[in-house]
Amino acid sequence: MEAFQLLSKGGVKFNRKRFEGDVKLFQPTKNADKGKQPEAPTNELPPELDFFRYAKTNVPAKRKAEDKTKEEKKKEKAHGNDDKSDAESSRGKRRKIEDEDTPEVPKASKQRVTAKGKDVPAAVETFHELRDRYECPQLLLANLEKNGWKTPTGIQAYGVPILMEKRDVAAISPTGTGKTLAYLIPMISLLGTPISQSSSEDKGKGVRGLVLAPTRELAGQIYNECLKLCQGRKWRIVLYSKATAATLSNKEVRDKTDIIISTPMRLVASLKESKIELANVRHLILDEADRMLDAEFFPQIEEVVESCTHPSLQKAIFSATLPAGAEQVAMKMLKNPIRVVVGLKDTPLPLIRQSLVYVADESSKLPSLVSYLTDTSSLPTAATAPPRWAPPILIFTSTQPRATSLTTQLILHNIPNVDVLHASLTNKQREDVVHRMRMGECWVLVCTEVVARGMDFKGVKGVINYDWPMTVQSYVHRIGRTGRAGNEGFAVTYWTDEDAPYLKTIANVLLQSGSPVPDWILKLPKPSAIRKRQMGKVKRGDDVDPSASIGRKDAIKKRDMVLGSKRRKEKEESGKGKWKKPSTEGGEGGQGKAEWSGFGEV
Ligand SMILES: Nc1ncnc2c1ncn2[C@@H]1O[C@H](COP(=O)(O)OP(=O)(O)OP(=O)(O)O)[C@@H](O)[C@H]1O
Repeated sequence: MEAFQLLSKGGVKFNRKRFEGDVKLFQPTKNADKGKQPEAPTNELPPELDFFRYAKTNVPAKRKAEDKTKEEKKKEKAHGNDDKSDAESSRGKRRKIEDEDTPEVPKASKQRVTAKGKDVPAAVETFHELRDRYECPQLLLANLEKNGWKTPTGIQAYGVPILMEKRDVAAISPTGTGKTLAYLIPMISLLGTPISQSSSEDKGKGVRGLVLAPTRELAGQIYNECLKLCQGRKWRIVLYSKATAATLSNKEVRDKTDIIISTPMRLVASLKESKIELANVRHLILDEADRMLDAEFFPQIEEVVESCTHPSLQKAIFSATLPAGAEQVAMKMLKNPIRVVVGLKDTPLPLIRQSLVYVADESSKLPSLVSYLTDTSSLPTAATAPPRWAPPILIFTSTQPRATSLTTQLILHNIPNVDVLHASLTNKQREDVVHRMRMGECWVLVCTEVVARGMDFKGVKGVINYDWPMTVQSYVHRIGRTGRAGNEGFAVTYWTDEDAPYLKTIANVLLQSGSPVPDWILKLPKPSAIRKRQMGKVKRGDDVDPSASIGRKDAIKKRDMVLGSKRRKEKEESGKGKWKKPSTEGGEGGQGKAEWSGFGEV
């Protein structure tokens, strides 16, 4: 009960002084909304969608950001890219922008967006411009409005026109800035009419739009967004799974399918069995592109791309992070692409208050976490310390056993509504957890990297990195589960002595996105490239509480011996005379492993 009262207090502690200007922006709606759940944005989105307003009020972050932009510009020049058609100049050339300060519309020029490539189309400032410029279906625009998506975010303002003009695109925009709609709106718009309601020959037969995402959960989420946009027409949109793949093995059914949303693995399995053709695909989207182009997924992506043989195939890649290597691969895959970057590459939004917390060693992590989650003191904390937590939060661990073990420990410590999500759970279990999270029934979700990318659980107040992330990209995506769609959030990262060599790497991310970092960390030397590759590879036990495993081995041994002797006795009593291999006494395998009774008959 006490824990319930503690947690139901809610509310992230927010540094009002630091964000004074922004607090004022929120004040009119704040009182009216007191005590209510955060709602979907109503209409005026500028304060929420001007993602870089914090950068403007936070001087060090701004300075850093500007320096970085200059650096990026220099780098691009050095690479011989003298194409001057960035978004700003192209807007000037192709369209006149009104200068009045219209508060209901985020001025694209206020956002740090760069778009490089030949003939970059002008950005839009409202979704309605899409109707005037590209004859975007009225129903689609109505569905945007109905779902509370009233003003395009930066990536939507720039990305949608590019895709509407049938150009390939590489889009990099921070987590939670609406990349999903940025590719779904043009895809649905360009597909025009559902194939089942169309008589025109040029639509061909079979799936025309394909979205690939790295996890089942993310594919499911994209599918739901797609359904929202497609309301009111008979679109056939398929979330590719074992069951739907079986249905689509019927050619008649798949000929009438408009859009497929899938993980690469599932789709390639069907391609190999010739249970799907992709020759009619005209729009191919890779979400979480850097993950899709990594060593694990790349062979499958290649196979999918090779199967998409339609002459007017449009390809687009989206991600919040795109390291140089992945970008090179991506650019080779795209035809005459436009590269759009919102904000700074590989940098979280300043909306996320990040802190690094020293916990000395593995065995100190659990007590630190439990005391954080049960802390009731109202003492003010230092600027670099984590704020008071409020549910829901996500806690990332490095492995599945550690996620399970941490969940058990948190339950044992009476933390309420704890759930776990990792890839070894059954599909049903995974779906149930996602559902509980969406319904607000789960307050603390312990998870692995499977949740790190793309998942949009509304209102996540914060993220705790219980285990140090493997890469900067992983860090950016993990903490990006909070601070989405203009909301604030916090991110706490625990570090031990073993993580210390990589501290500077993550501290730089904090600095770049405006979170305070103690001076001494900034003075640390940069880890070498070889060292950096070792990041996150620290060996950690399966149990987050090593004391929990003391005596476990002995207990297992004793249990196995008892079970073995019980079984032997039962067999002797039944006296059937079956031959059996003597039990390997006390072996870890335990029940069933030592018994060969099935062969006794032979
Ligand atoms: N134009 C808009 N106005 C208001 N909210 C929006 C708008 N576009 C998207 N959103 C909301 O913003 C949230 C984040 O969107 P989305 O999941 O597409 O982000 P993302 O950039 O793909 O993030 P990630 O990099 O983590 O995958 C969603 O809840 C979505 O409904």
